Amino acid sequence: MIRFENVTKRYADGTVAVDDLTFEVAEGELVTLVGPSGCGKTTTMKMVNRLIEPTSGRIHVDGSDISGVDPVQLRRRIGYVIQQVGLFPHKTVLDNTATVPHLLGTSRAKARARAAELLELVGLDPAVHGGRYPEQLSGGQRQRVGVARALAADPPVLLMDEPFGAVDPVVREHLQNEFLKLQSQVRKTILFVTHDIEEAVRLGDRIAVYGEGRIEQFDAPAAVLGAPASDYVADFVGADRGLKRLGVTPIEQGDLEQPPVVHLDDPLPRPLDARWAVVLDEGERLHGWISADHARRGGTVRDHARRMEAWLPVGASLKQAFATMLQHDAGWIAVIDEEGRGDFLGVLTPARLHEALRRSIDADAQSVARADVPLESITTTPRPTTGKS
Ligand SMILES: Nc1ncnc2c1ncn2[C@@H]1O[C@H](COP(=O)(O)OP(=O)(O)OP(=O)(O)O)[C@@H](O)[C@H]1O
Repeated sequence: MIRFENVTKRYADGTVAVDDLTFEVAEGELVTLVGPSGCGKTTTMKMVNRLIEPTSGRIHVDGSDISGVDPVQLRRRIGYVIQQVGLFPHKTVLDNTATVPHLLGTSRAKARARAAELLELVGLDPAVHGGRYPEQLSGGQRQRVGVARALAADPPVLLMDEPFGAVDPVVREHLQNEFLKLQSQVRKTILFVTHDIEEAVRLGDRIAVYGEGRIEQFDAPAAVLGAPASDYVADFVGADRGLKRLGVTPIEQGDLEQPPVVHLDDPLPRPLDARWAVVLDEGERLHGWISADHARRGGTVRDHARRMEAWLPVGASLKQAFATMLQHDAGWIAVIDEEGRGDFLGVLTPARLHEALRRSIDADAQSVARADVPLESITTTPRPTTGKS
């Protein structure tokens, strides 16, 4: 969808901001560009909507070489979100969001109706916030309006330059999660600039780690964290990359233990050859758990079972699993098949969580060792997107 071919940008004073860049962003993919200040991320992004012209090389968007496309036409297909959101101060939130579609010829009523839908989509209530002016919003709310406004013209491509940079870490994480949910619905092709490796890892289907003007590694977050391509990348992602990796490694069925299982209507007493058993309802869905002590009493399992709050769908990250264990002070968490009927699949224990992390680090280390190919060929082969949500 977006393709860079040997793109170089040399500014008038001789600064080479971007040096012979080749990479591709697939349709519906979110690629984060991450790196220290001044490494060329913003320059890369601004060349896509022709705010900056490359010195050499070609950029294709949706199959066309953009050097032959009128910049105004081009920008209609490319939404742009920046840190200083740039809302019109004298227009209400609703009118700010409706401006571009209205300019593009949509009737005012239709544009406003669509704007209201988009505000809802980014988590703002149009009835409450729609009539306010930008200065009457919090920083986080203004960023949301910025995202809604960029989506208003329904562009297939979005460029986002540190869009959540100006808000505090808690609001930021919240916005990131909301944004991932939104992206799972709208599936835009997105180039996202950040200097924050945590943000890059959380949001990107793939990450481009920049050194000075060049991409040092271009790969899925788990691969960048698990097998940094160079000392530079290892330094940049940090010594705690094992921890960061928890956030991008999903729970798989093979990671789960199968404890004894009983059903709500089973009669007691019943000896258990473990300290506890998982309790399921008639439909094989998770109800909770029962201790071996309680299972020795009379009645049925229903009389003594405890509800289980610590559970996650399979595919959730190991980090979520860890957080859920801590939050509920639980020695294990139940894992269910949320996509299907909510069937119970097994439990994840701390030991299994550790094994899962090891497995994922080893798998990547091996695949990198086997793949004896130059970096350039890796950077130009898009992987299937990971389908985050
Ligand atoms: N108009 C310009 N003229 C000359 N040099 C420039 C110009 N714009 C950017 N540069 C230089 O090009 C390099 C890359 O800048 P760019 O803004 O793309 O970096 P960045 O990675 O986005 O940085 P940051 O994270 O600080 O925004 C820097 O050395 C910068 O000083």
